[in-house]
Amino acid sequence: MDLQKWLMETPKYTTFRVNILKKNHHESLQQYLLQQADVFATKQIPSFYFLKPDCLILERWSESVIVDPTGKEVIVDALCAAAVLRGAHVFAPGVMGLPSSLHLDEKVDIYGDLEKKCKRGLKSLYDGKKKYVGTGYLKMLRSELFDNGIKPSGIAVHTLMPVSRLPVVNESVCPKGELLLQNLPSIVCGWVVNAQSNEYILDMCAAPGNKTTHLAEMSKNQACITALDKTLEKTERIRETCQIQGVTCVTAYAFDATKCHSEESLGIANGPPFPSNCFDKILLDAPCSGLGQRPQLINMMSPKMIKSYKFLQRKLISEAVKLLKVGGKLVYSTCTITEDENEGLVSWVLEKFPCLKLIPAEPLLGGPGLPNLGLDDEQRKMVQRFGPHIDALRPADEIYRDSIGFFIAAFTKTANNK
Ligand SMILES: C[S@@+](CC[C@H](N)C(=O)[O-])C[C@H]1O[C@@H](n2cnc3c(N)ncnc32)[C@H](O)[C@@H]1O
Repeated sequence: MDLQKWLMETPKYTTFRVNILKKNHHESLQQYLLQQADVFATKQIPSFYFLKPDCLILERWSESVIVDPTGKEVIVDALCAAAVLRGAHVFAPGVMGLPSSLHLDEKVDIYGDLEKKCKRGLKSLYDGKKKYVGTGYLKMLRSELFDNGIKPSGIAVHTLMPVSRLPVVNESVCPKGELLLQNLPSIVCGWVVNAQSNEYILDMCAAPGNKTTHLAEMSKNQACITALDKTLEKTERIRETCQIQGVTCVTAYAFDATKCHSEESLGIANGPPFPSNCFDKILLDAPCSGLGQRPQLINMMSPKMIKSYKFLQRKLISEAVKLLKVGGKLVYSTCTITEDENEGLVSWVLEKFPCLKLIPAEPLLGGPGLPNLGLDDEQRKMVQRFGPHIDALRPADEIYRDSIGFFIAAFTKTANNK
């Protein structure tokens, strides 16, 4: 399948990570879907099932459920439109324009601005390139969205049905902290780290803490996890996620992870920087160009910007190599599709650090790495690339091919690198 076309399409599933530290009330999800089914006058709710105890898959409404467009248009920005396609409501900052004739609770059509040309506050019909993404009920009027000095927040359009037919659902259908919306490859990334109790684990780029909390939950809240991100605001997000999920084994610090190693360090308990060879496992979920996100209705990133990430990733992984114990495991991941940031980065690491050995990033659920990028077939089989392609080397199941573009590699350290 054509990669660009795939990136523009919406995945067919919604995935939740299930918090195994809490009792799960997934019957609340069923109740919610039954209520929605009443609204759509159908008896059939979308199927949902557990792929693993910590991973719940929710499918789409059947094609017999039809919500007709109304002809009344609300324009939202492209990011907001993509979120609607994945089953979100429209939040006020994403609204670009709507006519003044609309009234509260009126049924409206949601359109995404595909050119980033719509001026905030537009009243007339938008004549730029736009895409119909769903139908919903208007919950805010122009005055609440665009009046001078207003910083709008909250739900502006209550989405009824996106054109993708994914259920409009979020974590709030179950008691707090039981479910977390998370893309399937991100959940697989946690499985690859496979956190165990009493392990010392570093999550180098952790905010908002979605993978950090997964690791904590896998370890039954008994690993010793250090989470870093670069600003205080971001580390606050990690703490909030931990608090919501009931996770207590994580300590978060605002710190530049490109500088988190120092021989003068007094040890993990004193916070960053850390000494050599001190972590059993390290997750580097790297800052990246993010080009694997789906659906991508528009992308304004310049080629220069895209090319810049590999340098930051190299700095971060070089730091990780020093901090990893001999025999420890380093997991590297990105949510992008570029060669430089994925197979290219692995190939660079293997050349630069003879003390690192590529190991299978098990469980191997995505496809293999791409050919002709410095990895031989054995090495390609050890990494995971999530995308639409079917590679005979290791064909991935449909559910793993229909999520976002993602990459995972795992290494172990065979000798001290000093
Ligand atoms: C892909 S996101 C991490 C997502 C996170 N692992 C999760 O699953 O919730 C990458 C993160 O790297 C952080 N970051 C970028 N440069 C950094 C640096 N030099 N040190 C620490 N964190 C950094 C960004 O702030 C961002 O939060």
